[in-house]
Amino acid sequence: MKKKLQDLIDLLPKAIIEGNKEVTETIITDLAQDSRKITPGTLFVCLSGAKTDGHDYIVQAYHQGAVAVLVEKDIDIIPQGLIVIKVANTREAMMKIAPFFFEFPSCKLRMIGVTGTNGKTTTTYLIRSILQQAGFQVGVIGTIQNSIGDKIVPTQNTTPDVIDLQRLLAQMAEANMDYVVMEVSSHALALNRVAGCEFDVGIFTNMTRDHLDFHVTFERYLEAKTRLFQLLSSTENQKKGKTAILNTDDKAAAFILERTECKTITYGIEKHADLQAQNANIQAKGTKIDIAGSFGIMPLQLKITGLFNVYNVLAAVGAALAEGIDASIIKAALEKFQSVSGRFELVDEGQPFSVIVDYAHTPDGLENILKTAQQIAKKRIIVVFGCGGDRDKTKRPIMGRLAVQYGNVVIATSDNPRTEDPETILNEIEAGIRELLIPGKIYEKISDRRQAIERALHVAEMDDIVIIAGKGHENYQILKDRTISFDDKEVVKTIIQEMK
Ligand SMILES: CC(=O)N[C@H]1[C@@H](OP(=O)(O)OP(=O)(O)OC[C@H]2O[C@@H](n3ccc(=O)[nH]c3=O)[C@H](O)[C@@H]2O)O[C@H](CO)[C@@H](O)[C@@H]1O[C@H](C)C(=O)N[C@@H](C)C(=O)N[C@H](CCC(=O)O)C(=O)O
Ligand SMILES: Nc1ncnc2c1ncn2[C@@H]1O[C@H](COP(=O)(O)OP(=O)(O)OP(=O)(O)O)[C@@H](O)[C@H]1O
Ligand SMILES: N[C@H](CCC[C@H](N)C(=O)O)C(=O)O
Ligand SMILES: [Mg+2]
Repeated sequence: MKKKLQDLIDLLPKAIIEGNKEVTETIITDLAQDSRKITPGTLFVCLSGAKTDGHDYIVQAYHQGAVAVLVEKDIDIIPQGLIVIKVANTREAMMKIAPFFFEFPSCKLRMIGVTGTNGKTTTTYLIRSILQQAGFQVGVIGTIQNSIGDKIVPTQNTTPDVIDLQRLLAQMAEANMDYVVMEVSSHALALNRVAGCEFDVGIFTNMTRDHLDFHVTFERYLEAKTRLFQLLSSTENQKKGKTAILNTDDKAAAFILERTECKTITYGIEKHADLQAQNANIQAKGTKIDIAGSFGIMPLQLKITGLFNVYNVLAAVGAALAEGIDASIIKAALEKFQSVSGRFELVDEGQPFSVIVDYAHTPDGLENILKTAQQIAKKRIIVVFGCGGDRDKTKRPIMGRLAVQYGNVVIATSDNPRTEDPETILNEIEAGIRELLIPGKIYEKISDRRQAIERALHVAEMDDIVIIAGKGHENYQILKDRTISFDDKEVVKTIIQEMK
């Protein structure tokens, strides 16, 4: 991709040019907001971040080949030959130039965005499997990784920031993807990372407590999630046939519905909805349900389990119907669907008890998987879990209470402590555990996650279920001063082999 710098500046009417003013002949070959990702010919966008300031990296960017920088602050010393473009707000300027630079890739793709506290990753994978079954090429953007057909593109955030997102979408369009199924996190909506994305379908999964460290209040968290549906129905989004798919069993859906002006498909289990699951039968190795909709009744024998996954399946069916996919194709894809890495994933090394690794890192996620475990349990439930550091602290005691409410044995341990003291996090979890710790329940606190898992596996007896929650697919653990390799599933496998 190449653009004349002048064409980018023309999008920013109040921009002031400083330093080298020979803009007319300058060609920009890439955009970056991270000095570490600069290649010769790049326009470097300086963002004032929460941790550091992009303006501090101008010299580094220049040495790596940046030909121009976009700033919102005064620059004392301008490296020779560097073009400096000053605007009032670099983030807003970036939102205008990135979609233009990458030639509005979202307009060349059918875009399905999924937002909600839980279930985004699972829902995107379900939708991908249906679209692929229907013969489409599909790109996925989300927590575990991004993918362009079979090609894997590693990711840092669930939803990448504006420039990386537009570049990725352009690569997907270039690779002839028909669809992009994308997780849209509340951070992304609040920070407008999806500026310039024109969605065809927006999905709301659910809304429970999380990320209050970032959004501060539940209302602001809800407003962020609602933004996806405002973007979807906005007149600036010129796509035809846009649909919002909403879980109306969730209270927040009414708020979103009021602010959505396109076609909607509602789904749920409890309340009457356009798509309604009935007769759910939760089994250890799958779920049987009937889905009632405009097509009549679709009986499904799924390989994934848990009532929470029934919601994810309903959301995926809604998206597929909105895109005109035949009910028989939807059924075939869903019945084949195996699992998502680290989502209620069974680890079977031939041991006489079940081990499930799951990414539940919110109170609602934890309660859902523990309820599911209770529905399929023959004997005890052993829970190993922790809470991430530098993240919403209010969820810690709540998750402690839930673990001891549903679990027979609770082993509290570290998740990703990040910059926090692991013991402090554990004490906050323990406050909740102590509230419901009745005789007969066993509680231990082991901050080393490997030792905690080892303990759980040694305590487990025939037909018990061991749930290891919080880190799912993650293959690392973020400690104060370093990130180490750590994969719950691999750790389980190694320990069970050692035990044999
Ligand atoms: C709170 C938040 O979202 N922060 C994001 C934000 O960081 P920031 O504003 O603190 O940026 P900063 O680190 O201060 O840096 C400022 C600027 O200097 C630049 N820089 C920095 C260092 C350097 O050497 N050179 C350089 O140019 C940075 O690229 C940036 O442009 O901008 C960064 C660059 O785009 C993001 O990577 C970073 O996400 C961090 C890693 C993060 O952990 N975010 C989480 C909370 C998040 O976004 N999570 C959601 C999922 C949540 C969920 O639903 O589960 C997600 O979408 O991933
Ligand atoms: N529909 C749902 N409702 C409630 N809990 C769910 C639902 N789907 C999944 N979960 C729980 O939440 C965990 C995370 O699921 P998933 O990765 O699909 O959600 P996510 O929204 O992508 O999460 P993240 O915000 O971390 O990316 C699962 O491991 C499971 O414990
Ligand atoms: N996307 C979520 C993931 C949390 C996963 C958990 N393992 C943790 O580190 O807290 C976040 O960044 O808050
Ligand atoms: Mg996700």
